[in-house]
Amino acid sequence: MLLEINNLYFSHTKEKPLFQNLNLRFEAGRIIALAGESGCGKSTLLSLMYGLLDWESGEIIFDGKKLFGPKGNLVPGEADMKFVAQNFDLMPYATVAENVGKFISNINLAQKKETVAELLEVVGLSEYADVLPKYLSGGQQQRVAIARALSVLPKLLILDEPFSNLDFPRKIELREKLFSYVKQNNISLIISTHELQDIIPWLDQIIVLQNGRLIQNDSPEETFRSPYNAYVAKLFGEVNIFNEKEISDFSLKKFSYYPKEISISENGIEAEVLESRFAGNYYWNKVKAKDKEIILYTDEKLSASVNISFI
Ligand SMILES: Nc1ncnc2c1ncn2[C@@H]1O[C@H](COP(=O)(O)OP(=O)(O)OP(=O)(O)O)[C@@H](O)[C@H]1O
Repeated sequence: MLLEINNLYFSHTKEKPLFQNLNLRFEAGRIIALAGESGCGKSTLLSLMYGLLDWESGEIIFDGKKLFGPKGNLVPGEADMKFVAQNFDLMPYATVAENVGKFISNINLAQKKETVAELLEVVGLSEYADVLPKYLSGGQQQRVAIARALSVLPKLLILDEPFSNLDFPRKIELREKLFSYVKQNNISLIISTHELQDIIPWLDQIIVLQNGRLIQNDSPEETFRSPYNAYVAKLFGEVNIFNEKEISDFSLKKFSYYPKEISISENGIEAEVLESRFAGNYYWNKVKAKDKEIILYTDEKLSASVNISFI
């Protein structure tokens, strides 16, 4: 086991306990998302794993070694573990390339140059090698910090919301290069995120926190198909949630249906079309059936009334 969290108790303030008896296991060689809405405790948990905070009781074991917070270990982190938080801690007077090469030995300078160039390529910053960090955007600075963390080939890399500062095309580019790089180099990756949609294809495991509680720990497919509750279902994007009465009225098999899981079919339930809007790859529709407003995506624009069925 790469990382184990056993019976962990932690709170920032006495009035508001955050983790109460948290237990988690992380296997090596996986890409794991730590997911949950803002404030659920993701950043705090990552900081605890990296030894930036002292916990009240319980234990964190990394690669067979018991870890300590700042009181027991003055220099946070382990040689084999790197953490890129939401503040990036770059050297302001060193170029992007010098920042990335900070932890790489100078014994073989040609090799070092090559590694830095490769890492800048992974994070899509090759053309910024000679620029100072202050001229970069927040998202670019974060990518410099990610490249620097990758340079030591840690056993475990922990990234706090690595995609939140990026526009969509850059997010698409970074996720593919970063995830392939960590897999090729056998680096285990834990990333915190408040939305899963764009990274699902690369994930091996999804851990969901709600108010400091672990509520689901499954494969992406299992989490998507059988979300523990509406909160988990919403992490995958737009979703229709049905209460008990509605489940019975519509004779449903589950409480949540994504818009793609509802289709137009002749034998379905009659529904009035309230809105039908062009949304790029699909039409976004709001229909009303048995007094319930339902969102579904279709290939064609809808009008008047339709019959819908739940897949
Ligand atoms: N230094 C602190 N002192 C007191 N409370 C804090 C502190 N840091 C975080 N909290 C509280 O602890 C809870 C968890 O915060 P945390 O930052 O871990 O959540 P998060 O899921 O990472 O959120 P985000 O996605 O917004 O970063 C929140 O209720 C937050 O207000």
